[in-house]
Amino acid sequence: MVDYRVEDQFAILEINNPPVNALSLHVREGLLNGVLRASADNNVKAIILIGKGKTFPSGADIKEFSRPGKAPWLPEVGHTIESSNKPVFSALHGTALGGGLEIALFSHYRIAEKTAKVGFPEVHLGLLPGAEGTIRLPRLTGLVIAMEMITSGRQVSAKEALKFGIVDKVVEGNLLKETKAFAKSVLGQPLEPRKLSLCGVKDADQVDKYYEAALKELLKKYRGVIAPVSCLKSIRGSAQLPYKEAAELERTLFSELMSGAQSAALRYSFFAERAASRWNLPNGASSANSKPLTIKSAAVIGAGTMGSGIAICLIRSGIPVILVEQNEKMLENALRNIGYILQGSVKLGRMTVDQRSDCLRILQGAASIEKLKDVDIVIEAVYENLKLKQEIFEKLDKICKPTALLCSNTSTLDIDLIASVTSKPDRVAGTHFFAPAYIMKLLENIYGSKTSPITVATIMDLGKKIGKISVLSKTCDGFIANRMNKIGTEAAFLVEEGALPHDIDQVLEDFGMPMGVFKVSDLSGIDIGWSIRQEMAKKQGITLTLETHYVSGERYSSLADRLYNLGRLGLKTGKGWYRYNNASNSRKPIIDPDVTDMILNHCEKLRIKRRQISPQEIIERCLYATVNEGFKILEEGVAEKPEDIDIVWQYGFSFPRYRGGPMFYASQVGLKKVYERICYYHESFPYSKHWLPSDLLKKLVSHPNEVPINLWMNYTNSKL
Ligand SMILES: CCCCCCCC/C=C\C=C\CC(=O)SCCNC(=O)CCNC(=O)[C@H](O)C(C)(C)COP(=O)(O)OP(=O)(O)OC[C@H]1O[C@@H](n2cnc3c(N)ncnc32)[C@H](O)[C@@H]1OP(=O)(O)O
Repeated sequence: MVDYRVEDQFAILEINNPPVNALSLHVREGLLNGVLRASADNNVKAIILIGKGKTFPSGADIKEFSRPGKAPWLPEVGHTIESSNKPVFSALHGTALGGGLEIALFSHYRIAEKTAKVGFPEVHLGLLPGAEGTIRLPRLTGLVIAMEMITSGRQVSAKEALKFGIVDKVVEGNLLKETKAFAKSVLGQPLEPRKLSLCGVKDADQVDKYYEAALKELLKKYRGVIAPVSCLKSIRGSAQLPYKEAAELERTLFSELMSGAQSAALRYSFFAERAASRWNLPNGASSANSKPLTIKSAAVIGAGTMGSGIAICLIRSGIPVILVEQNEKMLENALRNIGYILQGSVKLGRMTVDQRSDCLRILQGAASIEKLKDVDIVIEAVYENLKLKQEIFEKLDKICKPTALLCSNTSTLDIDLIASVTSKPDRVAGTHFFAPAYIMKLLENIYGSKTSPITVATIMDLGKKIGKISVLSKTCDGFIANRMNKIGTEAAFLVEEGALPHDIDQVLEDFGMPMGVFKVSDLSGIDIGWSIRQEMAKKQGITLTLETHYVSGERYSSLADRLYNLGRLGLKTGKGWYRYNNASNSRKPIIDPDVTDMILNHCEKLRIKRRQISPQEIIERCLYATVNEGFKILEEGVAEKPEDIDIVWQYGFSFPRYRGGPMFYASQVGLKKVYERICYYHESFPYSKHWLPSDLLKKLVSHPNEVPINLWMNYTNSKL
């Protein structure tokens, strides 16, 4: 794992632990033994630490964090490096991150290849740099930069690292050769000034001021998240305490974080995100054995908000797009609007003026689908109506080349029904983007019973190419995301039973959701849900009234319909579940006593006896109903693994990453407890079929060994 050789009186310790040269036990042993061996070798003048393959170590081995670790620990390896009698040079390329950067900071000199990046991403894993990174970085950069880098986890370029004093030289060309050349230029110089444990923090006298300012920012930006504050405390320690005591404080804070629930969830999320990109179909095809097609051109049908957003995602990645809209005026507006959105990106520094021009150059509008005969993929994004979509796909089937993929941005409709009107159902799939499509990271890809592995491989690959996190779902009503989301339904019932919208929003926000469900509803528009409910009623041949309490034997809440009838459509009308001060253009929701009156009236009319509802019940009702549906989704093979579900929730519904996702959250609460509460709610609310307990969950609780491993967490020891 660490190859040792001597060349030109340099001991070269080449770290070889693909793919990212993580500092696993054998690497730590190899480094420790290598440095001791080189230090004792009279033929060696200096030691060079370098990574084989694409990178210097990108951190500690995160997989080791879930099992009892073994010495030598990284700080021990580090101190052996620093106390060597020979100068140690770290030669950085790729991504020198976390423990990797710490190893470099124990070295006496650091040389970086021009494209290298360095950083401390531990905060994203709910940790802090635990091998004295929080004590050493401020000694090089000063407190402000160290606080910013460590609490944000930001990776900085070699050039920036040089400016900050993190590296001593940036080189081009052969890194080892350049490192040797640099080493020769400093050989013989005293090592003591190069040992960071012997240096002070330059701006230590300012620490209280910097700490308070940074803390204020962090508490605003990362509400409820523990690690950034611990990072800050440890950096403060680096300035206030003697080195050894600061290192002890860091160790204590690191251990607290490591044993906590947030880090467990964040480490799980790291692997879950990568696992979601791997897929297996029931027919044996998988991401490992299926090759994607190359997409060189695309068309998007429908130039509304979704269609325009999807077009932006594609052109930003250099894929030429024909945007189709029957209505010329709408098309014109959409093209202009896309220009404005990209202008906004330029203003925010996310793209250059030239990049914006390049994007617009590869975007063209068309008023008919006749022009799509040569494109590699078509993404239809018209409104949610099966008949309309089928008409479009029937036409596309005749016009497009036989190899073209035909995809729908439907958020609920059965892909098999859409594919059934084409002669090539193997080429049909769902590509469900989330609004706003050019911002939201999730792409929910859907396969039907006839979708081919090549089609699946291509849409999954396309998602990656356009910067999305792709998750695969089998077709069903609502797929993973919308089928599983029971929060809105239960929240409305809770309001009928005694809670108020702002109570529920507060509890959900305290849990970590960025916005409560009623605020989200106001933002997206009360009319959206209303049309969906009307459409559903039409399909079932029923009429919804303001007194409707059951639909086909299922409990129904007409509270939102009352808002619709009152013209309270949400933010856009200045009133919805909340009131908004439109005069001042404020988006701040204000609690409205009229809504409370409306709710009380509604309950009186329906003779619902209101009661006190606890925050605990709100969380359980909103989340456990969702989790129960998640298990049904797994049972039916709609989602292949719980990680896929959790990633959908993190990126589609902004579920707090530090809670892992609803399935991981359930595992942390304990599946037995969750199951018992689901059974209790099923007894209490027999007219809500989402409380009917999942068989898979029941089996996991009673006979966990009989459940295939992919149906439960690969990356965590879940509590049963
Ligand atoms: C007595 C007790 C004393 C205890 C003392 C303890 C002292 C502790 C000391 C030190 C602690 C240090 C903390 C750390 O260093 S935490 C790790 C910090 N580093 C990171 O977070 C980096 C994570 N990785 C990445 O950001 C990316 O992987 C990157 C390196 C940028 C490469 O990206 P890319 O090229 O896109 O590749 P992938 O992300 O797909 O990764 C490829 C596979 O490698 C796996 N991987 C990546 N990093 C790690 C890692 N650090 N550990 C283990 N595995 C890693 C990744 O999962 C991919 O594999 P797979 O697809 O199978 O999941």
